[in-house]
Amino acid sequence: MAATLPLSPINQPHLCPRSRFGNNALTTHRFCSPNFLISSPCFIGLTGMGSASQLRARHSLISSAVATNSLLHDVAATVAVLGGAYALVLSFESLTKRNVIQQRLSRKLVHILSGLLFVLAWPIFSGSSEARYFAAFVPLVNGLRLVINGLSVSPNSTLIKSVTREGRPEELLEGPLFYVLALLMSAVFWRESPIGMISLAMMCGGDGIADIMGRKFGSAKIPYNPRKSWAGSISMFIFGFFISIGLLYYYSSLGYLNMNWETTFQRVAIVSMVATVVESLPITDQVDDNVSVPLATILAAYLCFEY
Ligand SMILES: Nc1ccn([C@@H]2O[C@H](COP(=O)(O)OP(=O)(O)OP(=O)(O)O)[C@@H](O)[C@H]2O)c(=O)n1
Ligand SMILES: C/C(=C\CO)CCC[C@H](C)CCC[C@H](C)CCCC(C)C
Repeated sequence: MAATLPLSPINQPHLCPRSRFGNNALTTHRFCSPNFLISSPCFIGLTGMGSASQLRARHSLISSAVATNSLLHDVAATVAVLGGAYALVLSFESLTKRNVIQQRLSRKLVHILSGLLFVLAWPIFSGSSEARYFAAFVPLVNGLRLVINGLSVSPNSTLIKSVTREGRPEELLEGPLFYVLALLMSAVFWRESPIGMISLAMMCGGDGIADIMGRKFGSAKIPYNPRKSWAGSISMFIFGFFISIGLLYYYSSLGYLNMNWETTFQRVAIVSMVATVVESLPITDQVDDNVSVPLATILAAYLCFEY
């Protein structure tokens, strides 16, 4: 597929046929690349650019230049985000080691910030259709890092200090590993769909805040699950909802999404409620929250925004 130039979508948008999300809940903007413009018949007619074979030669030259440009752009973006991930974990390990924050709070803040910073970083990747796979490479590498350290004899103490509950290496193969797999899955939905970003908003923002608020203010427990509280669940709904709306607005303002805001608020509220109810269920011993919350959110968001 011919790559498109990694141009800012703001000055290149043009409406495309109805998006696959059907009911105008959103219309995805496509971005014309110069590649597209020079091969259009009107451009050829206007400029009299020579014979068809000359034009084809020129077109393939420009296409390969555009593809190379996008490749270099995405490699640089991948390296930058990988560096950001490493720096984030290292920073919280330092804060924990110096007893600035407790290990449990460090884990929760890494849980909240990693995913949200990851989804906010997606616009630095190119406009090519392969860009999402470069972005997905970041959680993939971090997942391999978790597996290697979770299985290894001499695990990386930095990672363990900042992302485990009790400092056991095998903990890396539980919540944290499921977490990065959820990030990888969300990256595949990418910037043109609300589904992946809402999933991260609920898992990182909503579930993360639920833990902090629930531990602090969670005296009134949920009847069907005494390990969870009304304060935690209400916090998850509220923060998950507003972080989701914030991400949808962010990607709309950058031209990647064109949401029908009359219906989007209700749809996001429904999805947030579904995610919050699933998180409150007494199933944590069977299914990690980092599996149940993103999967429930993706299913609910697909149903709400698809039909
Ligand atoms: N709806 C919620 C969610 C969490 N909590 C509080 O936060 C703690 C941890 O919540 P949980 O989501 O189970 O976090 P874990 O996944 O166990 O913690 P971690 O992410 O560190 O693995 C719970 O024991 C509870 O005190 C709460 O009160 N209400
Ligand atoms: C403690 C965690 C989950 C348990 O509920 C989070 C683990 C986080 C990983 C160790 C690191 C993940 C990094 C992201 C894939 C990329 C973040 C990039 C961003 C720019 C910082």
